[in-house]
Amino acid sequence: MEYMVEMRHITKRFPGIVANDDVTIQIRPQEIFALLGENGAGKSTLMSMLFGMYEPDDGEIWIRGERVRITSPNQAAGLNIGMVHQHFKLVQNFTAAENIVLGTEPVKRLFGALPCFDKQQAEQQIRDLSHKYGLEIDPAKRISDMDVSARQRVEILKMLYRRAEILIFDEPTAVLTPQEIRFLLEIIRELKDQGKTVILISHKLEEIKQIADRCAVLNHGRLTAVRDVKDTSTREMAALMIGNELPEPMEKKEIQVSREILRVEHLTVENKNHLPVVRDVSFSVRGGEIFAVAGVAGNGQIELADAIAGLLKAKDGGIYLNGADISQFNVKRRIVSGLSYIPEDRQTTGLVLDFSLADNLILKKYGREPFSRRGILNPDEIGRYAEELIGRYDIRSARGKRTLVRSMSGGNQQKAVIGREIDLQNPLLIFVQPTRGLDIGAIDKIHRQILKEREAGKAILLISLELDEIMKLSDTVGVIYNGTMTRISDAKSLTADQIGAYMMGVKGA
Ligand SMILES: Nc1ncnc2c1ncn2[C@@H]1O[C@H](COP(=O)(O)OP(=O)(O)OP(=O)(O)O)[C@@H](O)[C@H]1O
Repeated sequence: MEYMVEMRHITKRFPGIVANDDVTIQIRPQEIFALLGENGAGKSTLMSMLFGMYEPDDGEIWIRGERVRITSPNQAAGLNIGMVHQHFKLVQNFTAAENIVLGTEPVKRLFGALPCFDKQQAEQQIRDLSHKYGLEIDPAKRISDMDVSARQRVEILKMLYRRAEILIFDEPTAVLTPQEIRFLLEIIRELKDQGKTVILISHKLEEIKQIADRCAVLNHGRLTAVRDVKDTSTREMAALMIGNELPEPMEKKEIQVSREILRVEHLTVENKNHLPVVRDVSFSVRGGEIFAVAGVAGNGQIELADAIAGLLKAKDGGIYLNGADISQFNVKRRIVSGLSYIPEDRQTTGLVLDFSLADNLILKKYGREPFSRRGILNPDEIGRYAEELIGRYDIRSARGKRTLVRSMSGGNQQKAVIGREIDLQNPLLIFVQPTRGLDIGAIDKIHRQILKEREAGKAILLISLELDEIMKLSDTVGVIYNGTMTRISDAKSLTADQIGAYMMGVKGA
C-alpha cells in the first residue's frame, strides 16, 4: 500500500465560493503531512471531508488503497480517522471523561440489571491516558469550567482514546503554551513512530519545519505546491503561501506616553468555586502604551481580562477607566465608557455565529446613529459600514456582509472581531490572543494595526501566550503567575528567556 490517504480531484462548493477546487493529495503511511495556506484557503474544509462532516461535490477518497464514501464522523472513526478541530466540539455541561468516551462508554451491570455508564472506570481510563501522553486534565471536571487549553487537551485525548490511526490536527497548537507545544510535537512524533499517519494544519511554519515530512499549500481552494519539508525553508513556505510579498520588518516608533487610561487596584477575582484566580493585582496602562501580560495559560490572565471587561465580577479592588471607577458597571456601560475587548474565544464570546457578518460588525454600535434611529435599524448604513470594515481588515468570506459568521473560516472570524473592536475607537483596547489562528500575512497586518492604535494614543492591554508577540509589541510587561502579578518591567529591560523564567514562577530571574 503506497498511500494511506488519497483525496483525488476533490471539489467542494459552498454558496458563492469554491472552497476546494480539484484538489489531489496523497499521504503515505506513517508520514506527518502538513497543510498550509492563508486564512480561508480551504484547509479545514478539505479535512472536514476526510472526517465525514461534508461530502465532496466531486472527486474520490481512498483509504488504505480502497475507495470509500465517508458520510459521517462515525464512519470516519470506523475507518480509524480522528480529528482535533480548530473550534472544539465538546458538550459544555459534560465532564472531560464523559466527553471523551461519548458513544463508546464503558458500562457496568449492577446486580445483573441493565448496563449503565461506568463513570469511575471512564475517569480512570482517561486519567491513565492523560498521564501516558502528558496531557494533564481532570477527568471529572466539566468542560464549561475549563480554560481553552484544557479543552483542547480533552479534544486530543478524545481522538487518542478512539485509537485513531489517521490523525488530523486542525491548528492544535494555536492555544497551547510553548512548553505544551513542545510536548504535543513530541507526542505527534511518538504517534508517528507507533505507525500512525498524521495530517497537521498549521500556520506556524517553524512547527511544520520541526516535525512534518511533507507539506502541501492551498491557495484560494487550489493545491499549488507539495514539498519535502527538509528541502524547504520556512521562508520558502511563506512565499509559497502568500507569494513573494513577504512583510517588511516592522518598525516600532518611540512615542511619548500620555496620561493614565486604565488603572487596576488590588483586584481579586474568584472562580465559580470561590477560589481566588486573580490575587491582589495592581497596574496601570497609559495612552500610547502597550502593557502586555505574559503568563502560562491558566494563571489568571483570562479572568483578569474578563473582570476588567465586566464579564466576571471582581471580589475586591478597583478598576478605573479615565479616572472613573467602572468596577460596578455592567458590560454595556463599560463599552460605552471606552473599553474595547477582543476575547480569547471568538466563537463563544466574540461573535454571534448565526448572525450575518454585517450584524456582527455593528454588534456594539447598533443603537447609535446612523445605524439606527428611534429603535429602527438602517440596513443601508449598516451595509455600507460593514463593507468598509471588510475592506479595511481584509475579512474574506463567500457572501461578503451577508455571510453567516458560522460559515466563515476561523482566521476571518478573528479579523471580524478585531476590526469591530478597534473601530469602536475606544481609548482602551484589551486584546486577548489577538492573532490566534491567523496566517502570517494577517498577523503582520494586525500587529501593525495594534502599533497604529498605540501611536494614536490608545492604551492597550495585550494578553498573549506568544512570547514573540509580546517581545515585538509591548512597552511594559507584567508577568502573571498563579494569579499574582509577580513582576512589572519596562519591556526593553527584559529578554524573552527572563520573561519565560518569571512565567514559570522563578523569582529574581
Ligand atoms: N459551511 C460553510 N458554508 C459556507 N461557506 C463555508 C463553509 N465552510 C467554509 N466555508 C467557506 O469556505 C472557504 C474555506 O474555508 P476553510 O475554513 O476551509 O478555510 P481555512 O483554510 O481552514 O482557513 P483558516 O486558516 O482561517 O481556518 C472560506 O471562504 C469559508 O468562508
